[in-house]
Amino acid sequence: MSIEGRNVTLHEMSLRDGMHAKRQQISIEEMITIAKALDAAGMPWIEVTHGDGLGGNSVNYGFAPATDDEYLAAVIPHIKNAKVSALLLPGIGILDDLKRAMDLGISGVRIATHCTEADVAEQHIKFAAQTDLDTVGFLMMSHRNSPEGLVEEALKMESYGANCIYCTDSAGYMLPDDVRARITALREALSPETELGFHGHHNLGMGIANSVAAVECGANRIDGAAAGLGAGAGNAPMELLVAVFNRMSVQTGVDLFGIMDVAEDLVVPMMDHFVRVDRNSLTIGYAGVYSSFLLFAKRAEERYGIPARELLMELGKRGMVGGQEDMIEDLALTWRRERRT
Ligand SMILES: C[C@H](O)CC(=O)C(=O)O
Ligand SMILES: [Mn+2]
Repeated sequence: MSIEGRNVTLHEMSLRDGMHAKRQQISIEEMITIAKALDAAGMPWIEVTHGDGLGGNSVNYGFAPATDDEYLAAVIPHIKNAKVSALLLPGIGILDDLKRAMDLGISGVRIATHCTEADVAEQHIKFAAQTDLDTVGFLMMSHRNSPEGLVEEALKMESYGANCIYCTDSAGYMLPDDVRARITALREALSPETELGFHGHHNLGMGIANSVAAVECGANRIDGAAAGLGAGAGNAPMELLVAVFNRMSVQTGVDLFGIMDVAEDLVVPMMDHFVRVDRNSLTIGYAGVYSSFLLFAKRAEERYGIPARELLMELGKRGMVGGQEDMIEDLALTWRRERRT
């Protein structure tokens, strides 16, 4: 299907999902430099927070060198045209975190829940929707729900007031047909005014193809990250998205060479490891595991000698979800004990 002439709003993830790939260690200076360069390249939306959203700074998710308030306060005054969003997972972040982020100048919030648990977002979406914030319902691990099931959850978020619903492929597990089925079902069921978005991870190398499939079926917001800096094998690389959409005559308003340079000159040099499809991130996609489990599994391998790949396969079998990061260490310890005896 031709999507020539469509407008797509791109949303930059390197300063939020990229926090996972950096074990939450992006400095305030790096945030400012990259955000300014993304803004100059014409990026319409930039997300800035801890990888697990507002309030993520914790033993379970890892401490960043600055608080979300400090990141937002440092970055927002430097931004000329882009809008800055924050992610919020109810239970990790609370309404007070959101209120402070609003005072610091965010323009949008994405309220994220597991794909079967939209109910827990009611209070947060209702609150955000009665302000002038762009309010997004972000359904994580969307492959773990059927298209019909996802529609039910999306309808709840829409009824609370979300003006956009995201199908989020947190595990990078989906194939283009999986995306088509879900976005088509959402488009048919939701109000025509409700926008649709897709957030891809590149664990099976499908980040770009899945994003294109989403646009073909009615999504108009797409997430990506410069040089793919994001959890697992990363998000759909933003510079590739812009190049592909340019080739398809889809309007994004982002300067291709500008975003290529952000990726190459600023983001790649900052990487602690090459964010790419390797045996561990590929296993995440194959097993349908939350992408941010990658570095937790690698750390458990280093500490307990249990291959990350085996841990990740087992986490997939057990249907683990975000928030169960501590179970990775638990599983590695159990297996080490069992294997020794
Ligand atoms: C908290 C997660 O990192 C949100 C996200 O980007 C995803 O589920 O994917
Ligand atoms: Mn993600």
